[in-house]
Amino acid sequence: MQAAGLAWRANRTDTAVTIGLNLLAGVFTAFGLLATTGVLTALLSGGPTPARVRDALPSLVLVAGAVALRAGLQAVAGWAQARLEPQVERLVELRLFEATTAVHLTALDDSDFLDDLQRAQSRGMMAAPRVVQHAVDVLTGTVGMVAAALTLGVLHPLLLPLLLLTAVPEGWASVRSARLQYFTLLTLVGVVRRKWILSDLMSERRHAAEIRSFTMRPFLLHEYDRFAAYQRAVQLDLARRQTVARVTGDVLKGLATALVYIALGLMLWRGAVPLAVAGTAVLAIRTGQQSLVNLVFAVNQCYEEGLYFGDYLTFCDAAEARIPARARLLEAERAKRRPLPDDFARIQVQDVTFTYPGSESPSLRGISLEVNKGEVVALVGENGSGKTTLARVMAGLYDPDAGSVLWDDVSLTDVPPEDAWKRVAVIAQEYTHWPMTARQNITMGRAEKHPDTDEDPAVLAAARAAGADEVVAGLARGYDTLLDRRFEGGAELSGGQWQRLAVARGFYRNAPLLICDEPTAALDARAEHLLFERIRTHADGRTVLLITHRLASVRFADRIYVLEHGRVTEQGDHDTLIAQKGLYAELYNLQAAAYGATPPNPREAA
Ligand SMILES: Nc1ncnc2c1ncn2[C@@H]1O[C@H](COP(=O)(O)OP(=O)(O)OP(=O)(O)O)[C@@H](O)[C@H]1O
Repeated sequence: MQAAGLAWRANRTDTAVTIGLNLLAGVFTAFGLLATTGVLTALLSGGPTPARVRDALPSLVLVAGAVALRAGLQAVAGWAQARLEPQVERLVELRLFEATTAVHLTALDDSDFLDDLQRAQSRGMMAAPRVVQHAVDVLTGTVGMVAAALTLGVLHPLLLPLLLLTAVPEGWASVRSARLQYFTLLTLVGVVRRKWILSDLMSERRHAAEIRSFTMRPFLLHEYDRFAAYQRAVQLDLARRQTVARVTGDVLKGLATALVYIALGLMLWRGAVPLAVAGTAVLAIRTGQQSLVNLVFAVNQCYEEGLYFGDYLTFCDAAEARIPARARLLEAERAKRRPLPDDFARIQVQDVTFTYPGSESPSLRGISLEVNKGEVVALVGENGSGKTTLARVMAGLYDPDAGSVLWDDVSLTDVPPEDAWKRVAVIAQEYTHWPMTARQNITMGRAEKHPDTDEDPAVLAAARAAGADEVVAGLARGYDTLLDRRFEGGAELSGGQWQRLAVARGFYRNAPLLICDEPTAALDARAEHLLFERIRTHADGRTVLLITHRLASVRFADRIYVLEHGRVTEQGDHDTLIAQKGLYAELYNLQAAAYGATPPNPREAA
């Protein structure tokens, strides 16, 4: 049913043609078989051979016509079916990626979700066009079977159950084999995912240097082989059990077929059926059995692919349920809610708590802070203290478990997430090296709003502000250079050059809140100085949330929040915090000491 619905949504005409013509072809199969009785009756009657052949001719013409028509109908149906498959494929791929790109970010931190995603993507998605194809094959097989069965029923009522008897063993064997295969794959999902990750590590260019310099080859190969050996053992066991099922099915089918022919022989011997009818019955049985073989195969395939397709459907349902409901608000519902202000006077984080899925302890514990329009606010703290997590909550990427983030008086969890994302630019600590042109790496899918030319002033301004203009000047095709060596003509950038592009990306997005999460880790001293100067001057009037370990650069911030184990432990401007002689003062003085100025460590002094 799901397959039919999918095919219908993919293309109604092709679906209707496929189903309609297959049914019609079945009618002609039955018609052809019945006409065969006429041919045989004429040929087996008394009289001279030429006369018998002449008598058989009208029925023969009917048989030939039925066969030709059936072949024509099936050819057109096959064409419609072949057209359906790519259309179905497109639908299922779109549905999956629409869900994976919209699910809550926390879903992608959930290992069960990732396992299900892998099953749906690697096997389930592929199964969809196959399910449609096999569903049509089931229909074709059923129609052929019904045609043969009806013919047999018309010829003699006893012949019909005999035909069906031959179906049982093969059907059983096929279904058992498919179930064994499916459940084995199910147990192997985790192993296969680990193998994928390892194969990616061993074959991707970006890991190649590290594998060599850390001499990781034997370790990775050993790990890979460990998983591969387990997978092989499980699959060999599967092959053995499938063979047993298949052989048992074949033996039983052979016995059933022999039984059918013995029964037919007996009926002929006892005169229960005339010779011509027995001849047609043999033909109908063979046609029926052929249809049956096709049908059983198709049902089996349909069942097997259906199990994988079921995984795909279950995953899509689960993924869609993890898209925040507010992301799907209708226009009318949206209009009833208070919108997020385009700009804000104040962002307030109120008592926010957040725990990553599967984590034992919260990463944020009752955090409160505020950011006023036009301020530069800094988050500092040691590794793992929760700075990035807090920035993500403030950017609307994660929803707090408790507490809220308010833009003026509107909570981020009351508006569609895209409304928040559009108003925030993030220069992230970890960013993607997009395999696109330099311009696209700066504009990120927004290019259509700007003329896609070198003269786009916004691109040039953002690049200049980030020092990315110097990077682009060194590229063979300027902004049109593809930044991926895997493609012909692609260029490779250094870590710092990539970071300059990432910074330009943040500046290009004209958002009122700019979040800079360790924006200078890979930058050289001059580029770093330039960037902090820009941030200090509020990056063209934006409000800036700055996360950095370079404490010399946060001195100018309007307010500094110090995080420890997911809590704000100190807050104030630089001078206040230095005077407090807490963690900030300790970290600041440590860095200052490293640069030659050596004020005493306030904690030690204390
Ligand atoms: N995706 C995740 N899933 C589970 N736990 C996570 C995830 N990301 C971060 N954490 C945990 O949350 C805590 C805070 O991490 P976060 O990245 O916010 O720290 P940070 O202050 O930005 O650190 P750094 O200075 O190293 O960038 C850490 O204990 C970390 O292990």
